[in-house]
Amino acid sequence: MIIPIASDHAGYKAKEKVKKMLEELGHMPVDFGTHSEESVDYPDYAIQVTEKVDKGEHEKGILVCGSGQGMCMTANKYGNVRAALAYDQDSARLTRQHNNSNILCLPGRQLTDDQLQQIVATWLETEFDGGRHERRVNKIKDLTKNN
Ligand SMILES: O=C(CO)[C@H](O)[C@H](O)[C@H](O)COP(=O)(O)O
Repeated sequence: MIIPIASDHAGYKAKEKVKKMLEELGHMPVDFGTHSEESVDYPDYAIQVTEKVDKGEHEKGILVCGSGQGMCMTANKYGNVRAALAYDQDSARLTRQHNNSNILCLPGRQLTDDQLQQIVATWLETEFDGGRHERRVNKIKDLTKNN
């Protein structure tokens, strides 16, 4: 799968590691920056990945910042996006099974390499459960139409 990925300065190091992990898992990361630890503003990088997923150009994307929170808030401004902060294997699994998340937001400053690996692999390999969860996800989507 082609997977757009971006970070701010605080997520840069983790992003570089995640890119390698994606390649090892057989995916093709497309890097939208940032390309160093020089301070930047996370929304400028979040939107580049989010627009691709929102328009349906790519099924899934990954965003990394210091805490993962700012990337997540930015991405969730887009109507077709369900961005989720994952901080361990369970949160990564559940947000695919129950929320059908299509953007993974990672707290780059808070995770070890092993945790990053587990979260990314789990999020990519876990399918949406559908059923009652589909009804709930559709209710989130309806909010974008009505507000
Ligand atoms: O976590 C973040 C936003 O949710 C960012 O990555 C930054 O780390 C955070 O805002 C702190 O920014 P700083 O300029 O590196 O102090």
